[in-house]
Amino acid sequence: MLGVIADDVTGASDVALSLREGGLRTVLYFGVPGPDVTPPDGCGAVVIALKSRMAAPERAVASSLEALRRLRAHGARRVYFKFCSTFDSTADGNLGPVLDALADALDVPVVLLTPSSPRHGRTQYEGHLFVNGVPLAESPMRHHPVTPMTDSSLPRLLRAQTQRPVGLLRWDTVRAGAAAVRAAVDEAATRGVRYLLADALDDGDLRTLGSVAADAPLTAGAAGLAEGLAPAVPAGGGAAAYEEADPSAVHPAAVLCGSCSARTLEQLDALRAADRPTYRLDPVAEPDPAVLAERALAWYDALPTGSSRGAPAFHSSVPPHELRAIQRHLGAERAAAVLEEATGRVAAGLVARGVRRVIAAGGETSGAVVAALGVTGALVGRAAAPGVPWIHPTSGPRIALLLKSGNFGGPDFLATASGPPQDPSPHGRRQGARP
Ligand SMILES: Nc1ncnc2c1ncn2[C@@H]1O[C@H](COP(=O)(O)OP(=O)(O)OP(=O)(O)O)[C@@H](O)[C@H]1O
Ligand SMILES: O=C(O)[C@@H](O)C(=O)CO
Repeated sequence: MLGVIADDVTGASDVALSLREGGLRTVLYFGVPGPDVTPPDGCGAVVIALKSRMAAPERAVASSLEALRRLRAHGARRVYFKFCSTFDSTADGNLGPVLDALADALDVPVVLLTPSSPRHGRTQYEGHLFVNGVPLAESPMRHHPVTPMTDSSLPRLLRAQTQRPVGLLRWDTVRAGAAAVRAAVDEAATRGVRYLLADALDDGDLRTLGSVAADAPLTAGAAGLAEGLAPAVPAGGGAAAYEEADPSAVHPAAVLCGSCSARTLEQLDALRAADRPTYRLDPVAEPDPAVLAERALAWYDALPTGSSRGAPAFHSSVPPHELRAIQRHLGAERAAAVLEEATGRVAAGLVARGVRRVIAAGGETSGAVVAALGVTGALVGRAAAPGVPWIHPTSGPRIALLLKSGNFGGPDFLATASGPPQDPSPHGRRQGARP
């Protein structure tokens, strides 16, 4: 069995979809499951979603090691550490500290890793990360609220976070095939290189890397390398579709956005253009998360009966200049904490009012939503967009969930995923609610 530790919730659903599509029966846990929780029979992959990306490094390390112990107890002999395809982290961590801890615990001499995920437009070449062909530091990621990425060189980014030697596996070696990659990994081990960042431009490169990493106790990267690894994992019940009713037929729906990524802002614009009811969560106007959430829910309760404007959206997403002003006012951490708590409370309030399809945008935001809803485990359903599967909780409320990475989905994604237009009135809500 392949055990996966994901550093955020949307990343976990992204990698779970890749593994499912790679032919592995995959189960997803939010947080480290208790010792009494056993993965279903025939499971080829277990994904544990942590909320460690933005945590203090020591907390990120502790939760990753706890997840590792649980995966090992379930018989995982191969472990994959899933981080963001845009390498979201700061010079203080958490990628370096978590990788160090996992590699030390598993006593791994060389870890092969790459954020390359061509299906999401991420490629690594000469150690530089490109987002849709643009260097990372020139992409919208340079404006990220918590982990602004202002360097595109992966060796430099990783060296700032670890004392262990970092090496580069160049694309011509990857293209030369598995034997050349194996030789390069062996050679890196003799030179004492701990982390080998592998260039990869397409799925073929990732399959080559996956075939070499198949027996390694630890590999790391985004969803791309996990998918390259999946065919090389012998366990699992083969291609295992989770049969599901059409989640877009589940009503009523609501959208919760905390991502400030360029793509999410575009998706919100599309919701406004479609005249969907939208509510802004403003932490400066009201920094008490409980009051902020109460007001948002009062707005929802007051939506006019008989309106056919469709599912409402709650958001704190703002463009970079507004974000900077808010962060100057409240501090970046406090603003994020207020908004995450408020968004979680809104999610719980909506579900208590009968909402049965919840669409969340942003990894931290989605983490707050699943925690507030008490969802601890889930099956991975069909893809709503590349990297964004429908999630069917096996604990907590009976709802269909979409946890969208900030940058994922086309411009109409939120409108489509929360459509078709529905009656958001209390009357419509009662009619649509499932028991
Ligand atoms: N208006 C705002 N002011 C300050 N912080 C905000 C604001 N809106 C959102 N945030 C915070 O910014 C962070 C956005 O991170 P989140 O992981 O949710 O989105 P993302 O990074 O775009 O998504 P992903 O990690 O899936 O790529 C959250 O912590 C959120 O609370
Ligand atoms: O790799 C990605 O870009 C996503 O799965 C992610 O981690 C978003 O938070």
